[in-house]
Formats: sequence, C-alpha cells, structure tokens
Amino acid sequence: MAVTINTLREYKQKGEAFSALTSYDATFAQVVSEAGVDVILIGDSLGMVLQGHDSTLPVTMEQMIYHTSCVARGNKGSLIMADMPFMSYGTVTDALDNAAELMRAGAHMVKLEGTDWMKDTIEALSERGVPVCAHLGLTPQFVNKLGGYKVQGRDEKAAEAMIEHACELEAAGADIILLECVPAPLAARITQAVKAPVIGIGAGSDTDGQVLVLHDMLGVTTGRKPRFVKNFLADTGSIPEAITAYAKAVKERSFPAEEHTFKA
Ligand SMILES: Nc1nc(=O)c2c([nH]1)NC[C@@H]1CN(c3ccc(C(=O)N[C@@H](CCC(=O)O)C(=O)O)cc3)CN21
Ligand SMILES: CC(C)C(=O)C(=O)O
Ligand SMILES: [Mg+2]
Repeated sequence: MAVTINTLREYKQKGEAFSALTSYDATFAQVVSEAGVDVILIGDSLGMVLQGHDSTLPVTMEQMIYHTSCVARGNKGSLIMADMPFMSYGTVTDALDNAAELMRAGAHMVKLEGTDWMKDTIEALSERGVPVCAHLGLTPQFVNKLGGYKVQGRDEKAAEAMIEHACELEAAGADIILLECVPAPLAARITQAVKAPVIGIGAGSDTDGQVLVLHDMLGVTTGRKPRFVKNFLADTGSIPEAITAYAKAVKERSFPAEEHTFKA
C-alpha cells in the first residue's frame, strides 16, 4: 500500500516511528522504497552531494524538477517529498507556480524552509491541494544569515519562538513539520505541541520520524560529518541491506542514539 500523509498521521497517533531518506535518481528511489522507507526526499542537499557545492543555494528549479521526475519513475510506494530550492518561494505566486512544477514531475508534497513569514504561502499551497512540509531549525538555505551550519533553538527565547512558529505553520496548513539540528528536548516539545507528524534530523529520538541524507548513511560523504550521521553500510553487506537496517533502526527507535543527538 502506498504511503500517504494519512499513513504518517496514523503512525503519529499510534506512536510508531517512520523513516525518510533522500534519493535523487530512479535506481536509488526503487531501492529505498523497496527497503520500506516511508518517505523519499528529493533534497536540495543534491547541490552538495551530487554537484559538489558548499551550500544548497545554487540548486535550481530545473534541477529539482529533473531529479523529482527520476525519483518518481523508480518509486514503489513511498511518499515523495520535493524540496523547493532557494528563492523559488520568495513570493506566493512563485511558490504556487514552482510547487505546481514539482507536483507535475511526480512529487506528492513539497518542503519549504522558513518561519512565520511563510504562513500565507503555506495557506495558498494547502488550499490549492499541495501538501506542505515546513522545515524549521537549521535551515540550510539561510546559511549566510545563520553564519554556518549550527544547532538552532539553544536558548529559551529561540526555543519558544520555534514552538510558536511550528504551531503557526501547522495552523496555516502545514501537514508535516521537519526539524533540523535542534536540541532533543526542544524537538520533543514541538512534537507534542503539534498534531502534524514531525520528522527530525539531528533532533533526537522523540520526533515522529527520522530523515538522513542517503550519501551520509552509506558513508560516502567526504569531509566532516555532522554528529547526527550514522554509517549503516559499515555493519551490513550491501546498500539495500544498509537501507533496510536504517528503516528498522528508526522503527525500533534504536537510531538516533545518544551519540547522534544534541542534548541542549
Ligand atoms: N551531506 C549532507 N548531509 C546533510 O545532513 C545536509 C547536507 N548535506 N546539506 C544540507 C544540509 C547541511 N547540513 C548540515 C551540515 C553541517 C552540520 C554540522 O556540522 N553540524 C555540527 C553542529 C555544530 C553546532 O554544535 O552548532 C555538528 O557537529 O553536527 C549540520 C547540518 C544538513 N544538510
Ligand atoms: C537534510 C534534509 C532534511 C534536506 O532538506 C535535504 O536533504 O536537502
Ligand atoms: Mg533541503
């Protein structure tokens, strides 16, 4: 049975964790979906892991459409989420036009990075039939404003603001919240505060789901690895087995462990 946003809502209600992983092409999309990973993300991280840039900012709509169409052809029943790239949702009109392109390419929903300024955008998309994931915390498209890839929401004022933003974006129509690089206790508070399923990366084990970049969990990413990354290929014999082990570890909540988590 194909995974839908309702499937993810049911998981949250039952307290069953679900898994997500990036894919950028048809072959990996098929392997990832056949391994039982619930959500495939066409992440704008492709700008870093496929293209070799040091940020996600150079990624274009044309590239996201191309990779989304490749993933859609390989997918065997996972929910397909596509990142809207930098400045493709700067205005509500741009967001509608560009989200439509990603949905035509085969996405089932889109992901946008931002806070309360996205309320109108999310409302417009939601009203017109586009499910939205709101990405909060470390939002890589804001790296030049954030001053680096750093944990977000560490002080109480920033934590309160993030909780409020999550609630406001859910009220505007966001179907899923994604939290990146936030202290585990804050991620737990947000997961309780919203009805929408919450997916975490570097957000501890109390979110409803987990996501990783495919290249990171296969151990092929070059350079410094973030704390939240685990190499699942190291203890398995093949890429399909590594991906299956990841999906299982997320379901069992054995990943993320303490060493992958920011405590405060
Ligand atoms: N390969 C890859 N994996 C990712 O998870 C990822 C990308 N690319 N590209 C887009 C963003 C950038 N991401 C990053 C990149 C670096 C850190 C990092 O080095 N974090 C430090 C935390 C520093 C602090 O304590 O504030 C760490 O130790 O994990 C985190 C997220 C996550 N996303
Ligand atoms: C790291 C995940 C959440 C992402 O946005 C991406 O892969 O682009
Ligand atoms: Mg992204």
